[in-house]
Parts: sequence; structure tokens; C-alpha cells
Amino acid sequence: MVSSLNRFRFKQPRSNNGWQRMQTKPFRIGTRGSPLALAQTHETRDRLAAAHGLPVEMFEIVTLSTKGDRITDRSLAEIGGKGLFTEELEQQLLSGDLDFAVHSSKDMTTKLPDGLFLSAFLPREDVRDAFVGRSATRLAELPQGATVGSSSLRRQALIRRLRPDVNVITYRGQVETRLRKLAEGQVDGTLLAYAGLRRLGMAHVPTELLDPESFPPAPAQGAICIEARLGDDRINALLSAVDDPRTHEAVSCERGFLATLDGSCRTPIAGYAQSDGARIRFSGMILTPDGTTCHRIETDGRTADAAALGREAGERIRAKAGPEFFLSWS
Ligand SMILES: NCc1[nH]cc(CCC(=O)O)c1CC(=O)O
Repeated sequence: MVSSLNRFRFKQPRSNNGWQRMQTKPFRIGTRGSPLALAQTHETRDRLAAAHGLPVEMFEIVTLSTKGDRITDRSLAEIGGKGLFTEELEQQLLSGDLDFAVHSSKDMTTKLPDGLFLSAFLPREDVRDAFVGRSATRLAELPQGATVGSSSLRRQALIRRLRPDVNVITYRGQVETRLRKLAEGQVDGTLLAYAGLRRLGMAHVPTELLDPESFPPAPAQGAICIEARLGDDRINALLSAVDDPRTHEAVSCERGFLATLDGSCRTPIAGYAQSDGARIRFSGMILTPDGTTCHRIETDGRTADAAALGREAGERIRAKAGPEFFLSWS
């Protein structure tokens, strides 16, 4: 059957939620404009087009600049506030200007605006952090007193824990900016999510991939999510075709852990879950910002209770760490 773009009729989805009516206009996908955000959005669009047998032109990419993009001279912790990279996109989702928005799950606050939710998660990329050194190729091989740049409080605390002699500086900006500063010699090394580098076609850049045991990733690292309106059955049925259940379960567990402990990106929290569909295994870590104290938790349970498992791990690590630990976070 040949049909022009304007008169496209969807194929019947397997689970029919009533979205198979005539779609005449392209879907509007919201995203930030950074190269990484665009790479993630292109991947999402391509997967959706393939899953539904639609031309990519049926998905219009709408680029918005967020507060987090505009303020680049302060650390994210200093700017404060929630949803620095998402607020503008969420407003346009709620107003109906966008049909859905593509994000790094790691950037999402645990509490979303009323009426919105994380509808689908694409298959997860490699969750590890990557070290990029200028002359030393490994974190352990940096000379004493070397300078490492990172904007993440988790990475800063983990570096200090493993290399208390290293000078950690706050270091923000898009991946390309950070690598330029490194090349210019402003720092001797930096840490980035390997997932982001791979999505940018820069898998060759890291000089070391860090072991998730000693350098555990951030909750939700490496997972692209699609945010949409609750109750928008037509859009949610469209998105469900690209949802990866294992990623969805794992990230739900990790976000449960994060929500119990904090919910912002301003505290050193690590968490990583793996689901096989029936069972889910989770390990979490919290640190003081100076890296001198850390607590770990390992747990496993039924995948059906993924978010509850994460929340419960959060309660247990909180009890284990004791109230004096959390003074370091305030
Ligand atoms: N705003 C920071 C951010 N959010 C998501 C990623 C990487 C991609 C991912 O973890 O999915 C990054 C950059 C980084 O940590 O190096």
C-alpha cells in the first residue's frame, strides 16, 4: 500500500490502545540542542520509525534551550533548583506543544511534574564511566597532585576516595568543551559517561574504562528515556514499541534508590541494577563529598517490585550510614 505522508494510516499496533487513527501531522519530539541530546533523539526517532514502519519525516525534532544549557559558568549544584535540563521541555509537553521528549534518564529528577511520566526506555548503553587522560592513561597512574576535572559530585567523591592526593576541580560544559579544555592542558584528566561518548561516535576517546565495582555509575546512567503525558494513550502506545523492559526495570529500581535518598543531582550517590526479567540485582553506594566515608548496599528481589526494591535499599543504606553521615550532604 502506498500512501502519501499527509494521509498516512498507522498499522494496527499489537496492543490496541486506540491510537491507530489517522495521523496527518508529524509527531513533535522535544529535546535539548546539545550534540549528545540530538544523537539520543535521532536514535529514538529512528527506532520509532522502524518499529512502526513510518518514514522519519513523521517525527519532527523540536530543539529547546534549557536553563542548564544557558548557565555554564557555575556548577549544577550551585545553580540548584530541580530539572535544570528539563523544565522548558516539560512545560511544552504539558501545554501540548510537544508530543513527547527525549532525555538522558540520569538527568531526570525523581519527582516529575504532575501529569508527566517516563513512558519508555531505550535499550541501555554501557553504564561505565570513562577516564580520559592527557598523558597518564589510567586514573591510578596520574602523578601526585594532578588535576582532574568533573562536575559530578559522585565522580568527585569517588576520585577523592581512590586518589586523595589528586586535585579535583569543577568542570562543566558539553562533552566537546570538556575534551577541548583537557587538550589545552587545563586539567590532566576528566571523567565522562562512556555511553555518551559512544553515542557521539567517540568510543575511541577514553584511555580507561572504570570498573563499576570500584567506580559505580550514577543511577540511570546510559539509559535514554522518553517522557510523555500520563493518560495520553495514543502516544504511549506509540512509545511502548521501543520500550526495553530490562532497562525500564533496572532504571526504575535505581531511581527508587535515588528518590529515597535525595532526588537531585547534588549528592554523591551511585546505583546500578540488572534485571533478567524475573529477578533484579541492585548495588548502591553513598559517599561523603570528600570521599573519606562510603557505604555500600547489595540486594536482590523480584523484578515486579523494581522501584520498591530500590527504595527499600535506600532506607537500609540510610539506616546503616546513620544521621551523622548525612550532615556531610547538607
Ligand atoms: N548532563 C550530564 C550527562 N547526562 C547524561 C550523560 C551521559 C549519557 C548517559 O549517562 O546516558 C551526561 C554526560 C556525562 O555524564 O558524561
